[in-house]
Amino acid sequence: MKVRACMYDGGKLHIKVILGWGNFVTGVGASGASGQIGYALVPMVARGIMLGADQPVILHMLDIPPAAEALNGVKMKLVDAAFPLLKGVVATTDVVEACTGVSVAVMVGGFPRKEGMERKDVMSKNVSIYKAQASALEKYASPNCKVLVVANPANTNALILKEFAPSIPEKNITCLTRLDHNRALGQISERLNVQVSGVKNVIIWGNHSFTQYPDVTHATVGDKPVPELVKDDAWLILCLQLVVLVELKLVVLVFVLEAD
Ligand SMILES: NC(=O)c1ccc[n+]([C@@H]2O[C@H](COP(=O)([O-])OP(=O)(O)OC[C@H]3O[C@@H](n4cnc5c(N)ncnc54)[C@H](O)[C@@H]3O)[C@@H](O)[C@H]2O)c1
Ligand SMILES: O=C(O)C[C@H](O)C(=O)O
Repeated sequence: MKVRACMYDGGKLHIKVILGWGNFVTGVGASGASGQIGYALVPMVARGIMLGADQPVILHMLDIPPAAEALNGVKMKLVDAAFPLLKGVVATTDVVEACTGVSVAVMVGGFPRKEGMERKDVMSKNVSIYKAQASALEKYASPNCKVLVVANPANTNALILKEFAPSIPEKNITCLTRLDHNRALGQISERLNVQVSGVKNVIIWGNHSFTQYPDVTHATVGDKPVPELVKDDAWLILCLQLVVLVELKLVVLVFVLEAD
């Protein structure tokens, strides 16, 4: 329980008490909600994993008309699950309806890259989507809306969003760019048979694209350097190149690693 506001008024003390921030229902917008990530994400939001176990939410799910039926299916699943924190579900293909009143927006909707494409190759398609969605957030979302961009190229889309939703504070807009770091941690933890949480100081230089350079020079497990523990420069090079080459989905390296 928290005291949110306190006011003295001619002998009476008015105290506004809230339980966490759970007295207020937060509108959470999720674009691309019937896609692979969206379908996994919305139940997590409804369960309180994103905003906390005392935060009721109304989910506003947006997708495009060809996905309307699938989106409605996602809504039915959410209703079936009877999440106690879920106070309402809007499933819509109308960007204005999706953005109206939301205080958190998770932007997953977009054109995913196909085999052989780089993330910048989907930029032209996703730029126009992001302009339209940013304008709707600018006009209809809560003025202090927090925005998380997932759709690629995530950092460029976040920049577009910032440009086209100028009244949303810049510090409220961010994007997911940790994936390559986590990927490298995962490869090293598998190789050394240690917990991911034990792998420290891996660095990813560059962008979430073909320009990235995973660097384990300073990486450690316990107090030991990773290169010393792996004792196999060829594996390190291949493994880290694999992280980079996921960019181009050149999975042929998987076979090289398995054959090694
Ligand atoms: N930043 C990261 O770490 C990261 C990680 C994985 C995937 N991604 C990106 O996330 C995005 C989604 O990936 P996915 O695997 O769920 O793809 P997906 O194709 O399964 O889902 C995308 C969804 O977006 C919808 N969509 C397309 N245009 C839309 C629009 N204008 N408005 C609203 N919805 C729209 C599609 O109908 C679909 O339901 C892709 O751009 C992918 O590259 C980012
Ligand atoms: O490959 C993609 O474009 C999706 C995501 O960014 C990834 O790296 O898996």
